Amino acid sequence: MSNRDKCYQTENNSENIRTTGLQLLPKKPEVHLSFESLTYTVNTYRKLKKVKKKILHGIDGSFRSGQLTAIMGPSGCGKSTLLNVLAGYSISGSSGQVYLNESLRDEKQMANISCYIQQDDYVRDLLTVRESMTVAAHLKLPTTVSAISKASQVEDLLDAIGLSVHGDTITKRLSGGQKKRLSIALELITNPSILFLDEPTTGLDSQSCRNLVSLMMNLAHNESRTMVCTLHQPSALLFEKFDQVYVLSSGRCIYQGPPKLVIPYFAENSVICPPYHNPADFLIEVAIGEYGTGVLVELFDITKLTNINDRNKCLTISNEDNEAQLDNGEYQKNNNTDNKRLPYKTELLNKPPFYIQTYHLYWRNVIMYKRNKTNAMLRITVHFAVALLVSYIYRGVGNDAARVLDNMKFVYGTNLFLAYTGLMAVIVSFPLEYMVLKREHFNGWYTLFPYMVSVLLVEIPLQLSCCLAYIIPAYMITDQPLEIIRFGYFAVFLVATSLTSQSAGFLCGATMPLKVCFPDSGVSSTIYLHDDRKLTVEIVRTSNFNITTIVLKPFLFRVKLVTVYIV
Ligand SMILES: Nc1ncnc2c1ncn2[C@@H]1O[C@H](COP(=O)(O)OP(=O)(O)OP(=O)(O)O)[C@@H](O)[C@H]1O
Repeated sequence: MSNRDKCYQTENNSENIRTTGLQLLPKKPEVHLSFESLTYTVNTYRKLKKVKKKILHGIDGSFRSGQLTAIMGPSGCGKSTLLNVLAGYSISGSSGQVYLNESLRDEKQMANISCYIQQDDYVRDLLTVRESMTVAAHLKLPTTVSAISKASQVEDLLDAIGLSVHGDTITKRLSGGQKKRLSIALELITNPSILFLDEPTTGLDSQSCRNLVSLMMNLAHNESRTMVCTLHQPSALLFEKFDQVYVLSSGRCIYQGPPKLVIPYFAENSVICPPYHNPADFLIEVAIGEYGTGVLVELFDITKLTNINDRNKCLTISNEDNEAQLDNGEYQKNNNTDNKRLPYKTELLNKPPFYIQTYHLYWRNVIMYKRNKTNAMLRITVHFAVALLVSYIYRGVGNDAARVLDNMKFVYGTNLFLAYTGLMAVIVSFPLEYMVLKREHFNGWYTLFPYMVSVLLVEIPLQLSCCLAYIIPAYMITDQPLEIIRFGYFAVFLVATSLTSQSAGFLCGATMPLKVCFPDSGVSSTIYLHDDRKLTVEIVRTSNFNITTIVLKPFLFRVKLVTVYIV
C-alpha cells in the first residue's frame, strides 16, 4: 500500500484509531478524581481597592476512570479555571478538597499520574513529529528503559494516534487536528492515568473533532483513563459520544450526568427542551439563564446534592465493602473515613538524571538551531556588516595618537552595540519559548536547571561567534596595535559585556511582560498572548514602517527600555 493510501486510510478511519499499542508502556493505576466544595478566588481592582472575585463557588463533582467527561458551559463560566485547579495548574486562590480515589490529592503525585494539554498547541515547531516524540520519550521515561524500547514505544504511539505516516513532517506543517493529536501523544508516553484537555476541539473542522473525540473515547474506554476536557458548543452527534457532562453556570454546577439524560433531567425540573433542538445548545441556553434565573438557583441546589452523593460513591468505589451499599444506591457519608484520608501515594517514575536531561535538551536545541540557520547566519552577518561600517568611520584611529578621543568613541560604541545585540538576541525570542517551556515543565518533562544549561550551551557559542565576527574585522580596520595581549583584553572585555547583557536579556524575557509595536499604529495582530503573566507581544503594522518600539512593562510600571529597534 502506498504512503498516500495509508495516509488516506488513517485520516478517514477515525473510528478505528487503535490504542492497544499504548499497553506496552508502564501501566499507571486507575484513578477516580473527585472534588468537594471547590472554590477559586482571584484579586481584582475596583477604584484602586483590591476586591476578591469568586470564580468557582464551592462546587462538588466526580470524574471516573474509564469515562470521557466534558466540562461545558457558556463563555466565562469557569470551565478553564476548574480544569486548572483540578490539574494543579492554579493553586493559589483555590480552596476545597480534591481526591484521587479515596485519598487527598498530593501535588507531586498528581504531576506523576496526570497531564494537562492546553488549548494552544505548544509544540516545538522545528522538530519532526518523530523527533518530538523521541526527545519526549528520552526525557520522560526512566534510563532503565532501553533506547530500542523507547523507539518502539514511540512508533506504537504514533501508529495508535494515527500519525505514523506524518512521522517525518516538521510539526509546524501539521494541521490543527494533527497538532492536537501530537500534543496528546507527547503526554501519553508516560501512560498517565488522568488527562486534562482544555478545549481540544477549538479550531477544528467537524471531521477532525470527531477523530479527536473518538481518540479520547478510546483512551478512556480501552485504557481506563480518566479523561476530562472542556468544550464550548459541540454538535449533537459529538455531544452524545461523551460518557458524562459537567455543566457550569457562573462558577456553579447545574448538571452532572450522561448526555442522554440531560433532556429528561431538565424536564423533571420544569425546563423543557424545544423539539428538534441540539441538547448541547439547550444546555448552554439554560446555563446562560434564558429559561430564567430562578430555575438556575433550583438546579444549583439539586445538583449539589446529587454531586455530593456521586462524589462519595466515587470516593469509595474502590472499596469492595461498600459495593453492596453502592448497588442499592443508598450511600451514607462516613465522616470517620473523611478525617482519616491521607495524601494519595503511588510509585513515582524515576526521571533521567540531570546530565541525561541536559544532553537530550541540548541536542534538541542543536537540531532546532540547525533548522533555523537563517536566524543564526543573520545574527553573525549583522555583526560583521556593522563592524565594517563602524570601523570604516573610525579607520586608522588605533595607531594615531592625535585621535585618542575617536578611539575611545569607537570602543564605547562597540561596547554599546555588543551589549545591545546580546540583550536583543534573547529578550524577544525567550518569551515566545516561555509557553512551551511552561507546558513541558508543568507536565514533568525536566527540571529547570538542565533546561537553562542546554539553552546556554547553544546560545553562548553563537553569541561568541557574533562577537568575533564583529571584533576581528573592527580591530584590524581601525588599525589597533597587533599584539596578542591587547587583542585578548579587547576581545575578552567585549565578549564579557555581550554575554552579561545576554543574561540580562534572559532575565527580562523570563520575568517581564513585553510589548513590540510599530509607531503610528494601524492594524494590530497579536502573535503571542499569555494573560497569566500579562505578557503580550504585539505587532502593529503600518504602511511601510520598519521601526519598532519595545516597551517592557514590569508588573505595575511601564518602562520604555528600548525605544528603537530595526527589524
Ligand atoms: N486571574 C484572574 N483575574 C480576574 N478574573 C479572572 C482571572 N482568571 C479568570 N478570571 C475570570 O473568571 C471567569 C472564568 O474564566 P475561565 O477562563 O475559566 O472561563 P471559561 O469558561 O473557560 O471561558 P471560555 O469558554 O471563554 O474560555 C472569567 O470571567 C474570567 O474573566
